[in-house]
Amino acid sequence: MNALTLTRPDDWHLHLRDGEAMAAVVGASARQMGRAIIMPNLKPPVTTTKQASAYRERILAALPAGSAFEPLMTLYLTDNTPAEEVERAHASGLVQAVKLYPAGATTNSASGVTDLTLCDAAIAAMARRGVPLLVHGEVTDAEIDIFDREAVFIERVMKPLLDRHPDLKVVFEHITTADAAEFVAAAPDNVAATITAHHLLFNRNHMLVGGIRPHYYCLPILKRERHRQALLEAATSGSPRFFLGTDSAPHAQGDKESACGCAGAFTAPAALELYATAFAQAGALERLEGFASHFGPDFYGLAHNADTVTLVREDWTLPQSLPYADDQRIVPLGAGETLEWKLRD
Ligand SMILES: NC(=O)N[C@@H](CC(=O)O)C(=O)O
Ligand SMILES: [Zn+2]
Ligand SMILES: [Zn+2]
Repeated sequence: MNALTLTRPDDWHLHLRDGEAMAAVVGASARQMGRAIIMPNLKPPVTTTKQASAYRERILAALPAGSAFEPLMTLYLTDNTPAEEVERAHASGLVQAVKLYPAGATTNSASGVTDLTLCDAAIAAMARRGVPLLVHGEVTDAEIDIFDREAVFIERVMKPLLDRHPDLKVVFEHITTADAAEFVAAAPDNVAATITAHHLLFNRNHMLVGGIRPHYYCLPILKRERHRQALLEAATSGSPRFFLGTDSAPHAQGDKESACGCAGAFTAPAALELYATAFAQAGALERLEGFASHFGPDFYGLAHNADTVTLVREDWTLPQSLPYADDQRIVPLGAGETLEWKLRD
């Protein structure tokens, strides 16, 4: 196969940041994706419908001329999110979901939830209105090894949450383990998961063998090869419970290449090409369209995009870096590497 045309995909998990940084990266996603679920972990976090609506306006204003890219907004859940805020968000039509960051789990999660039972009223409102809860699924307890934090989260948080709210729509975001893939596959159909391209392509050796490679450092952290294999199997299985979410998470080059480097992989410039590489590896390119373009909108109850994109088999090399905010540079994941699939402009 030398060309693959598919319904335009959407990105169900994307960090755009704000201000100059957002203006530097939004075009990369808008070029590939029809819509994206925009993560609310700004400083300060997007906790109200009013803030989400203002953030959406800033994104729309930063889009390249003529772009039809549609930002789908989210609220950042805190210990104090009132049920009324969920009602307001739902009624606005602009906010599609609410995001759970366990406090301290990842970038800008300090205002996150310390105890999920404090959020029961807000979550009950979400279940009532069919608003999905998007979950960064890692425990933060100091005694839990970083490689075990997702698996432990399933037992300690995810299962009790679904026991309390069996009808809640839940997206287990950026899953990284066989445990999470098995959990989602066996759960009722109000539970789904996003999978990043980097977790489909790389294991922890890519990050740590032959030198420490900070651009592969993201959360949840890359796992063993057997977990990567399980994720690839889930993504290419044809199950509508697994869909595309890049978790493209821009950080300036200097903040990644540092003694205490930030977590996050910037994959937006080659998102679809990276997914195509993974699906081609698994001999499942014909399953890419469902994963990238159909199963996400189906879960969210939205229409599929009306236009298409075409990937062609053509070698191209990812740039070493790209311009970012404040005259800084940003390094895309796979910088300097040659990819076999290219999105046709
Ligand atoms: N994935 C990451 O490593 N980082 C994300 C936050 C997140 O999605 O956990 C970020 O905002 O930088
Ligand atoms: Zn996360
Ligand atoms: Zn993320």
